[in-house]
Formats: sequence, C-alpha cells, structure tokens
Amino acid sequence: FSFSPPSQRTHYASSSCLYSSPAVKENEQHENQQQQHSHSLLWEKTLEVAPDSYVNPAIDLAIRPPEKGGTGILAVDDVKKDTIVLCLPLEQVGMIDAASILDSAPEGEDAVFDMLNVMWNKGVASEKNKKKGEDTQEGERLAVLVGIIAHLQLTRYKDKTAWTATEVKEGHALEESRRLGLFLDAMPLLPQQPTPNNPLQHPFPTHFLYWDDDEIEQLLQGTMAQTKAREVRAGVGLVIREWSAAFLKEHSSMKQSEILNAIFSAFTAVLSRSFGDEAGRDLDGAGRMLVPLVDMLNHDSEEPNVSWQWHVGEGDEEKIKAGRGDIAVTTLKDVKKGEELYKCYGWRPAWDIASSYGFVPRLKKERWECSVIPLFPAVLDLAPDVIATPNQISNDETSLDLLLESNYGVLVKAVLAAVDAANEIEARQNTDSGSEIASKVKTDRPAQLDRLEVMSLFRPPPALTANDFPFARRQPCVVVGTKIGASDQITSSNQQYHREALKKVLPAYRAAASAIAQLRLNHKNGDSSSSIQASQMAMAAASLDKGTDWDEAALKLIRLGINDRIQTIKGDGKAASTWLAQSTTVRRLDEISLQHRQFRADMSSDIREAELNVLHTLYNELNTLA
Ligand SMILES: C[S@@+](CC[C@H](N)C(=O)[O-])C[C@H]1O[C@@H](n2cnc3c(N)ncnc32)[C@H](O)[C@@H]1O
Repeated sequence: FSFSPPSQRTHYASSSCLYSSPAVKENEQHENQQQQHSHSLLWEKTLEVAPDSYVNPAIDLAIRPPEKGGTGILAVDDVKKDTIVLCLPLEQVGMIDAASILDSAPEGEDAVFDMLNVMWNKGVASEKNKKKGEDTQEGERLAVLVGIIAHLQLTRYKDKTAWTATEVKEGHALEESRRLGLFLDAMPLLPQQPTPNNPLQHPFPTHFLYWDDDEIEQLLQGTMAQTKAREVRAGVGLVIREWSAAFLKEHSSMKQSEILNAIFSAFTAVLSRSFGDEAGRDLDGAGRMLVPLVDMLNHDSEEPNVSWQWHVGEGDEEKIKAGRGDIAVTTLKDVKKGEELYKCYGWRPAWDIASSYGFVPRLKKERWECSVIPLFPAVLDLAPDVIATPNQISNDETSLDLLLESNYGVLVKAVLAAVDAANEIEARQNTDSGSEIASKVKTDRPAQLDRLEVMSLFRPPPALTANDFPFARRQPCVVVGTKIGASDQITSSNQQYHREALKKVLPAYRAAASAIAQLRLNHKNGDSSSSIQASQMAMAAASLDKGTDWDEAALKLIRLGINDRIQTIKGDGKAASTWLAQSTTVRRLDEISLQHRQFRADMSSDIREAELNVLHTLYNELNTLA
C-alpha cells in the first residue's frame, strides 16, 4: 500500500468511508476532504495535547486508499522486537469511557445523559448482585457508551455546521463534544439526509447493521453469523425504541432519520473500535473504552507483530484502577521498514469478527475457528418406530418434537450440569494420571473454547409437520472449535486439536442421548408431560450409568448434527450468486450499491467457508474415532 511522509501525505479515506467507492462525485468532494483529514489531524493533535505521550520515530500513521482498508500504522524504519512503539497516557489523550463522562454530567441538565445514567446504574447494580453463572451486563454497558457517542456526535455536528445557539445547547454535551471533537470526527457518522444528487451512503457498508434484512436472511442463512447479526440488530432496535424520547428532546431540531443514523454509526464505532478495560477499573473489566491512535491498529490473529498493555511502574496499580495508566504498544517480533503493525483483536472465529468489525480475516496458514452442532438434530429421524407405528408417525413426531421444545430450558440446564459432572470426573482422573498432551492442548486452546457453551439457533419447521409448526423453533447447539488450516493438510498436532474438541463436547451429547431416550420412553408410556431427570442425564454424560453405552448414541448424535449443519449452510451456497444476479436484473442498483452487495456476498462466502471447514474437519475426525 502507498504511504507518504506526513508533510506531503495524500489523504485518502477515514474509516468513515473505508469501503466507499474511490470514484467520488465532484459535489461530494469537499465534504470528503474534510473527512479525509480526520485521522491525521487526530494523530497530530492527540500527540500535541498529550505531552507525556511517546511515539517511536520508526512508526507513523498510514492512510491508504479505501480499497486497501483505510488507516493503519506503519513501520517507517526497522524496529527490534520488544520495543515500545507507542505509549499514551490515558488521562491526556481524550479516551472515552462511559463512567467518566456520565460521572461529570450534571443531573437534570440533559435528558440523554440522565437516561443513560439510569441505564448505567441499573447495569452496575445488577452486576454487583449477579449470581454465579449469570450473564454479564456487558451488552447494556456497551450500549450506554454507544448512546454517549451518538449524543456527542449529534451535538458536534450541530456545533460544527453552525446551527443557531438555541439549537446547540450549552452544557456538558457541548463541552465534551468540543473536547473530544477530533476523535469523534474520525469515527463513522452520517447525519445528512439523502437527496437525489447526494444519495445516503452507508458509513460502514460491510457491517451487519447496514445490511438489508433480506441480505441477512439470504446470504447468511444457517450460519452463526445470521444468529449473531439478528441479535445485534434486534438489540439496536430495542435501545432505539427506549432512547427515542430523550434523543428527540435533546435534538428536536434534527430529523428522526439523522438521529437514527447517528445511533447506528455509533454502534459500529463502538463495536469495531472499543477495548475491554483490562485494568478491571470498571467492574470485572467488562466496561469498554475508546482510545485514539491505538484504535488505528488493524487486526491479524495469525501473525500479530505488536500487542498493547497497561504500562505502569511498580506500585501504580491504583493509577490503573482510576483510569490513569498509560497504554503501551510493544513489538512482538522484529518489524521491517514498510511493514504494517498488526495486533490481534483476540481469538475470534470468522462470524464473530465479522459481526463486530465488519470484515472477515483471510486465512493464511491456520487458525482457531468454531461452529455449532445441534444437540438434538433431526430427532425425528433417529428411530420413529420406537415411538409409533408407521401410520402414526407424523402425529407422534410432532408431539415428540413438541416435548423437546417445551423442555428446552430443562434440557439445556441438564446438559450443562451433565457436562460439569463429566468434567469433574475427568479433572480428577487427569490429576491422578497427569496427561501431558491433554494439558498442552488445554493451554493452547483459546479460553472461549475451554468452556462448553450451549447456544440457540433458529431452525425452520420440519417439512412433514409444517402445518403444526408454522413458526421457527429454537434449536440448542453446542459450540465446538478447533484449529483449521488454510489447505486441506491436517497436521498431527491439528488432529490432536480436533480430537480434543470432540472429546470436550462428548459429555453434552451423552446427556442429550439420555434425554432423548427418556423422552421417548415417557412418550411410549403415554406420559408426555414428564420432564427429563437431570440426575439421570448427568450420570449418562459421565458414563456412571454403566448399564448403557451412551457413547455410541452420542457419536451418532454428533454425526447427525454435523451433517445437519453442513446441509443447512451448504444448502444456500447458491444464494449469493442468485442474489447478486438479481441486483442488476430486478433491482437495477447503482454502481456503489452493487459494489456494496459484492462486498457482502464475498463476506458471506468467507463466513460459510470457515464454518464448513470446521464441520468437515470434525466429521473426518469423528470417522477415525469411530
Ligand atoms: C480498530 S479499527 C482499525 C483502524 C481502521 N482501519 C481505520 O481505518 O480506522 C478496526 C477496523 O479496521 C478494519 N480492519 C482491521 N483489521 C482489518 C483487516 N485485517 N482486514 C480488513 N479490515 C480490517 C475494519 O474495518 C475494522 O472494523
């Protein structure tokens, strides 16, 4: 990519038009030029106002043409391993976190801050009273940060575009939006109304929040990305409803669509640029914050060459807790002149990176990926004769399926309890025998995959019973991850990872097999209302129930489940091309919209491919196990 020194740098695009067409119309050029300077301005100004900041002379900001991925940080000279290349004192650089901005907001002055304060305090209170195993309130606190950004950006927009004094109210929002102005400018925002000459363009067209509903449904059909995208979009819908009164009050002179745009783009900014607060300052480290400059580092999970950490002297823990530490970026290896600096945003599978960051990392050699396998796949195919005579099958299938459906909560809890029991036994056995290989895999595996997670996907109603089930139902799935390679080559260490991944989820399938057996039995005995006995499932999962060989049933369930997933994800493999073809024939879209569609179609293929890769890999391994 091109890089020119600061004095004569060509300013291309900020993240706000990362993916938009390089062919800018003339009447948009002035506006874009303003945006084009935003990252460099921010870079220079941040360092100027933060006298204790440090930038190694061997690095500089790289602003590249939009098609090359926007801003990044470049080594302009060789840098040795373990060198600090950037160190920023949080106190001086204008970082944004919810707590500090809300703490200084005077009560009763501003309806948006008041509302966000209530939401924040509710989150904090429930976090404190949280029982073990309950979900954290991270989503809500992330939303509060979004609300703050949207509010400050709208205020900044009015302030910058010279609205009248009555429309730009003096107060905390105006002060903060001026203090953080350049940082806010470097985030995506699109408050203007579309006009025939200036169509509304998405500030971040690859982000799921900007896909159309039919794109989510058609292109992502069956993938985990679809579930995640639906969740994020539903969450945004909920907060918008909750926030609309306060936002309309504070920004009464703005159009509703402008407020909506600001909230949407603030969501993409927070999802794609915020950090977890590792200092634990904000209750268990669940709070998020935005830090300028450090947020210009792009992602590489396979070969990151830098990492960031809190930088404090001995005895400075109190400083970190109060959000006054330095954030330091250090090289992990020797970096050559001209190379870009990449950090790893954390181990996250393709669908997850896509839903936060709006891109799918390309696989260069091997990486951790995950997919889900249904716990109760195609239950009805298992052995219908056990529950009914052939001519009763369709009715009885329906009722057995209903039984699974109505026992959903109990089932999932029982499966998790069963897995805990099995893990305890395994842990005891491991301490006795001290398995070296197992412990190597344990330390290498990303923490997310070391715990078993059950999540819900939606599945369409079965064909036979569509009339009885005109609604999509939840399907409990187990998250399974393994290391996959860019090629088909399976190294022996990879094989070990696949095997461990299957071993990890086996207890869940033992429990599921036991549950299905119990439900069938109840059903056969005419007792369709009894719930499943968790204790029995736990015994089956841990193979304490010596009388039954649940392993065979469990392996069969996994195999069926993997097949089920492969068919669902593959089933719509043609969707992207059909859908793209419609763009020109049916929809007659303009060039930019077509380009965005192409981005989305490509992303969806990458997401599908990553999930299918995991599933095929595990299926092959299952065959060697059996
Ligand atoms: C924290 S920002 C990094 C700076 C960003 N490039 C910018 O222009 O401001 C994260 C965003 O950068 C882009 N990004 C980061 N790593 C990337 C990669 N490996 N490939 C493509 N885009 C990437 C994505 O748009 C992502 O949402």
